[in-house]
Amino acid sequence: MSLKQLFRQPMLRAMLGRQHIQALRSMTTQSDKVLVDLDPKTGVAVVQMNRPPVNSLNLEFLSDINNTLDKLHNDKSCRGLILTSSNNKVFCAGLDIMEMYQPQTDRLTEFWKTLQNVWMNLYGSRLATIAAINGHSPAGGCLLATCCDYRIMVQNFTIGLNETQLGIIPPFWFVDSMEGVVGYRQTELACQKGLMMTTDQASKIGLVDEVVTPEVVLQKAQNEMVSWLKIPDYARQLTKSQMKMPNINKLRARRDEDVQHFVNFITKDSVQQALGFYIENLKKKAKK
Ligand SMILES: CCCCCCCCCC/C=C/CC(=O)SCCNC(=O)CCNC(=O)[C@H](O)C(C)(C)COP(=O)(O)OP(=O)(O)OC[C@H]1O[C@@H](n2cnc3c(N)ncnc32)[C@H](O)[C@@H]1OP(=O)(O)O
Repeated sequence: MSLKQLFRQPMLRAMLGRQHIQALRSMTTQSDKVLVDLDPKTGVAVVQMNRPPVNSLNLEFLSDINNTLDKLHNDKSCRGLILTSSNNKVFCAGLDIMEMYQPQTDRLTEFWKTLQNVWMNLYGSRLATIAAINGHSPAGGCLLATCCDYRIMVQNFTIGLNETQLGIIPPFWFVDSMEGVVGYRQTELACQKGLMMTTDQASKIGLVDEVVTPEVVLQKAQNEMVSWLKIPDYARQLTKSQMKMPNINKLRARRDEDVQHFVNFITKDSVQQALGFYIENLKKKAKK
C-alpha cells in the first residue's frame, strides 16, 4: 500500500486525527519505511513498520528503525512506544533472507551490526514499549516483539523463533530475549524445535500477553500504555534496566565474536545451499 493510500484509510484517520497525520507526514519525509506518530499530549509514539510486502528486515530498513529509535529516545516528550505494522497480515517476516543469500562480506557484516544495534536500542529502550502484533511474526519479527515490554497479538496469526527449521541457529541474544519472556523450559522447546506458534499457543506459554481481534489491537495497546505511563518513569526505567542490562552487556562483550560467527556461518556452502532452497520454496509458495 502506498503512503497516500495509507493516509486515506478511514480507520487510521479516525484513530490518529488530523494533527497526528500531519506529524506522521513530516516524519515520513525522513523514512517512508518507518511511520511515526508521536502524540504530544500523551507522549506515546505509534511506530508502524512499512516495508512492503512483508516488512522483512534489510540493512536500510534496520538503519531506519534504529534512527527512529534514536530520535524518539532523544525526544524528552516521548515516554512510550507502540510498535506495529502497516500490513495487517504480517507484523514482520524477520530478516530479509536476500541479505544472507550470496552476500558481500562487508554488507553482511554491516547488516548484522545494525541488527545488534536495533536489538540493544529496543530491548534496552528507556520508553515503555508495547508490540501490537497485527500479523505473522516469524524469527526476526518475533525478536522485535520480545524486545518489547508487553505484547498484544491479533488472533489466528503465527509467531516464533523458527531458525532451526531453516537450518540456521538462533543467536544467543535472540534466545535470551525469548527466555526473558517465557522462561528457560519454554524457550528450550520453542527454539530447539523452531516452533511457529499460533496466537493462542503463544498466549498459553506467555509469549503474548493478550489476544485480540484486528479492529481493536491498536486501541488495546493504547489502553495498556496508559497503565504503564502511570508509573513514574525513573522507577520503571531503573527497574527495566536492572533486568535487561545483564543481557545487553553480554552482547556488548561478545559483539565482534558474534559478528564473526554470523559471517562465518552464513557464508558456509551448506548454509548457502539451504538458504537457496528456502528462497525457492518461498517464491513458489508466493506464486500459488
Ligand atoms: C555458532 C553461532 C552461529 C550463529 C549463526 C547465526 C545464524 C543466523 C541467524 C539468523 C537468524 C535468522 C532470523 C530470520 O529472521 S530469517 C527469516 C525468517 N523468516 C521467515 O522464514 C519468514 C518467511 N516468510 C513467510 O513465512 C511468509 O512470507 C509470511 C511472513 C508468513 C507472509 O506470508 P504471505 O503469504 O503474506 O506472503 P508471501 O507470499 O509468503 O511473501 C510475499 C513476498 O515476500 C517474500 N518474503 C517473505 N518473507 C521474506 C523474508 N524473510 N525475506 C525476504 N523476502 C521474504 C516472498 O518471497 C514473496 O516474494 P515474491 O513476491 O515471491 O518476490
